[in-house]
Amino acid sequence: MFSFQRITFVGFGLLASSLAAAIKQAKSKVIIRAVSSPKTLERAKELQIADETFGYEEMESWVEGSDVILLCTPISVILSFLKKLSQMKPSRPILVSDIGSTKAEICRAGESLPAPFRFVGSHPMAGSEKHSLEFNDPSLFENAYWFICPPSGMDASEYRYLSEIIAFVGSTPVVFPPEHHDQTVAWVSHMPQMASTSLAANIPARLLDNGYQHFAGRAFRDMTRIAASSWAMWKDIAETNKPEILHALDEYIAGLKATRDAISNIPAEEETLHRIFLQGNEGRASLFAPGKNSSNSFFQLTVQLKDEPGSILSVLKPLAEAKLNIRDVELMKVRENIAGTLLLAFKKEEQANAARVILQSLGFVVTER
Ligand SMILES: NC(=O)c1ccc[n+]([C@@H]2O[C@H](COP(=O)([O-])OP(=O)(O)OC[C@H]3O[C@@H](n4cnc5c(N)ncnc54)[C@H](O)[C@@H]3O)[C@@H](O)[C@H]2O)c1
Ligand SMILES: O=C(O)C(=O)C[C@]1(C(=O)O)C=C[C@@H](O)C=C1
Repeated sequence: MFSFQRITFVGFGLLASSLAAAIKQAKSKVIIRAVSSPKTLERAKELQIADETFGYEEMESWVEGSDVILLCTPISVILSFLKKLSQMKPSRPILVSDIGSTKAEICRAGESLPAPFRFVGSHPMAGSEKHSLEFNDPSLFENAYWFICPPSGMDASEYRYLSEIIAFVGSTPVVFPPEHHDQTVAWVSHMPQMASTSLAANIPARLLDNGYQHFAGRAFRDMTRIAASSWAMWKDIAETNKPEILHALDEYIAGLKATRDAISNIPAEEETLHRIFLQGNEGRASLFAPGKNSSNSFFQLTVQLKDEPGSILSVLKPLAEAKLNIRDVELMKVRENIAGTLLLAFKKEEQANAARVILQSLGFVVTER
């Protein structure tokens, strides 16, 4: 499964603990070493996702003996650990990598590490607005893309430990130069975060003062999920990818402006708004092209619940008995005296179909979404 023995996670938050939990689940012989604050380390031991624990300051101890060091802190802290590592001389080769969301600055610093360190930058396109090991999820990386940014000329065999981890957690590796990475994710990750944050940050007082934001439907909730993200993480992303994020925001703002202009010219120029909608339909569909970003393409069903105790269980139990793997469950409507609607997501269409047939045979009203 792995050709290395010891991996050291520096920072043990959401992503590091999710990786550790995935490795632990597989009962591999890899020794997981966690470097973090005493409170986090205590919890990691309780959750049985770390074998050895170290304080940040015990650097000599956690560097020595590592086959892989994965830097999993906010970017500014990754940069400061790279600086500290550059002063050290371990007795044997160590692969150093990181999971930071921007790559150019990190790779510049990493590539200057002296031998016997060797550095390769990386970035999994998987995560959440939540943070800390309390939310660890061993399936977080399944079907996600995972960028690898090796120094030019580095042979893939030199970072095979990282490739083994990426394959093991079910991600697809993508090798990109760091600058190309930063330019790309500015559009598909960093700018959308800023757009979501701005949307949630600008709910007008005329709504908030009356509590009208509660009327928001799924659309507003979906668009603002990541507005709950951590400032500690995003501050560093904004600082280390500023020109690219600004460029992407300018392009998005120009698009918003074009939509605004089209609306202001309705009905005379209705066709312009129509064209924007068609482009939007296409842009959205292009995210889910076959084989592309399949992690997002779930097959969803809604099930009307009966208004009685145990009603959620009566939906989930027959599906569990049929060994259908439900990837996401959401209770969509809960109002007094009105039964709720359960949203179920499946990875495969066959599974969603099988679930629909089972539930319909039990008398449930099931709709495909
Ligand atoms: N959350 C995501 O969606 C996501 C996705 C891909 C990559 N990343 C990147 O992964 C990294 C970690 O993200 P996460 O989601 O696991 O965050 P997290 O907040 O869950 O974990 C961060 C860890 O870093 C530690 N840390 C924070 N400040 C520190 C400091 N000053 N000194 C030492 N340790 C410190 C925290 O204690 C914690 O253990 C970031 O670089 C982020 O850019 C995050
Ligand atoms: O919250 C999520 O769903 C994410 O996956 C977060 C997300 C993203 O934009 O996709 C955010 C930043 C990262 O560096 C990688 C992943």
